[in-house]
Amino acid sequence: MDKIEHIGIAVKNLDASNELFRKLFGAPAYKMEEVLSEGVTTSFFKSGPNKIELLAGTNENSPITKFIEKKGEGIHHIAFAVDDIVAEIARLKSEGFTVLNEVPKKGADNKLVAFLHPKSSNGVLVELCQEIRD
Ligand SMILES: CC[C@@H](C(=O)O)C(=O)SCCNC(=O)CCNC(=O)[C@H](O)C(C)(C)COP(=O)(O)OP(=O)(O)OC[C@H]1O[C@@H](n2cnc3c(N)ncnc32)[C@H](O)[C@@H]1OP(=O)(O)O
Ligand SMILES: [Co+2]
Repeated sequence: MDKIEHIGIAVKNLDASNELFRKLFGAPAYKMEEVLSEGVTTSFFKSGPNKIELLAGTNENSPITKFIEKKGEGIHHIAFAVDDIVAEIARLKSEGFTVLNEVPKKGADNKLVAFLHPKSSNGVLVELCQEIRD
């Protein structure tokens, strides 16, 4: 696993949080994207070399809606950049982690993504991200 690719933060109201984080970072979101398969709308901010992903749920079954119901707003996941997501999924499975989707799926910002169940990683939802190459 390489560097942290982004930190995902669950929010109730994306417009209100976009404004809050604009004030925090002194610059607006550089991108917004809906990911239908995850039931989320997202926005992305830069903080120096780091990337913050805000996520709001778009339906009641969305992982974000369910997370906020249980735990409230806040840090939802940490995403790590990987070179070869298929190899990394196999490696982490063999190390005993529970991989939530063994077939990588399309995430936001031109990435293939996979998740590890937080119960297998000390309560932290881990996302693996591989840049989609043309
Ligand atoms: C925008 C696309 C992409 C990107 O490109 O960056 C994204 O980031 S998408 C982000 C949203 N998508 C996901 O989170 C997909 C992976 N998540 C899941 O599959 C599920 O959320 C889950 C982790 C399997 C939990 O689902 P489920 O079991 O249906 O929900 P429960 O509410 O019953 O939770 C069970 C258990 O797990 C705890 N939990 C849930 N989410 C988290 C979390 N983010 N961090 C830590 N713990 C989490 C939850 O509190 C429950 O615990 P207990 O109450 O102790 O049982
Ligand atoms: Co993410």
